[in-house]
Amino acid sequence: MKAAPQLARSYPSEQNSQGTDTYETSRSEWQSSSAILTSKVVSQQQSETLPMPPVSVGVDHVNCHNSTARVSHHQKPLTVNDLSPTPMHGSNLRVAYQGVPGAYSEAAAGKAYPNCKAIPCDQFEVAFQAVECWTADRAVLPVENSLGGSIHRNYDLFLRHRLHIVGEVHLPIHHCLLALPGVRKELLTRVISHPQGLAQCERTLTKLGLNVSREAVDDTAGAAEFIAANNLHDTAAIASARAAEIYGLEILEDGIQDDASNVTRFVMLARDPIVPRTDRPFKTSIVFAHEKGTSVLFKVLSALAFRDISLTKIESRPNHNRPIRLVDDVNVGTAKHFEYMFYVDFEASMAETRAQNALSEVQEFTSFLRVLGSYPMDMTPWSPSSSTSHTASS
Ligand SMILES: O=C(O)C(=O)Cc1ccccc1
Repeated sequence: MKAAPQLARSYPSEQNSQGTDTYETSRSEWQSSSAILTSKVVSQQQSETLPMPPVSVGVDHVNCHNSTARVSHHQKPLTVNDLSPTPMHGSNLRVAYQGVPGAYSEAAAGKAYPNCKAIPCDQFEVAFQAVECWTADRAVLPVENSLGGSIHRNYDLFLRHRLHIVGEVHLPIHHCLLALPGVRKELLTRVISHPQGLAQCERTLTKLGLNVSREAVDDTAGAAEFIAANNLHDTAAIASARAAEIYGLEILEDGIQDDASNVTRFVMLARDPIVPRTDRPFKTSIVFAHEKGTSVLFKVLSALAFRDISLTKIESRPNHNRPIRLVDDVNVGTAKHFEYMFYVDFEASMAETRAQNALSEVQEFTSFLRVLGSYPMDMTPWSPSSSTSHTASS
């Protein structure tokens, strides 16, 4: 028998380094604060605290320290080359997200941290690295959508990095069809968006009678920016009304998601876990693998069910360390088993004995177990995206 895991003890007894991880829901105070940070500004900031030569920066950064600056659409998202450790100035949290201003992830960052400075990154990998090297304090990551389902490749990122989930936020998604001013729907040959944007509007696009190809790009607002930057008259983007405003596009159709109650769940990640509590609803996310054995998944889920712990989500992903297990049987041949990582979210805090006991038991059946985070559940009142005549369900 393996030693009981000391999962609860791995949490710090104090607040995390910024002491700011209380999940807030007030939206009104939040403003996007992502204008251009030039290499000169980066150098100045570094020379204020670091006795080393300024790090050279190849492209424009986004200003994550100037809360009064307006959004510029010439700014470039952070790339992997821009990741140099920068000191924290001021009390505002710097939140990295994938995409450009106007992306839903930026809105999620603002909902989760009303006073934050949102930092656009060109890839999720960069957003994670930005937190790891202190260029940002949090990363925000979409993991699932009520219509489009799980964003699978984002699950794989959890294991490639050592960040902790410190919160979740549910964001109603209201998609618009955007094009250059004066473009008529009938002339469109192409619609571009994030794969989730395309998936969430698939039926409505058909219903609108558009004769268009669908093309996936990295983020919804990036699609809008691309159309504006390249003056594309035959292409429309599926993105937010805010993206239309930022990139000077027109809204051809408003509310084109296939169902009005279209919601995306985002998680927030930090370098340190938060202290789990019991005075409000908490969720815990774990990931585990098992080598072989009978009914392992059933046993794991029973360990939760017997303690009245509700499961809110289960996802399986290929186990990249060992994608396939071959079992030779001299008489019959070779069985090929695909190996999985299971991601499970359940409604309990790691501060609760029942959750600690459940995970002690889970460790008995699994070859690998990691707690990704124990964090407050998003309990904000339900406010779905407003319905329009174009939603397929109407
Ligand atoms: O591309 C974006 O704007 C994102 O933040 C990802 C996304 C795409 C579609 C719905 C929700 C989130």
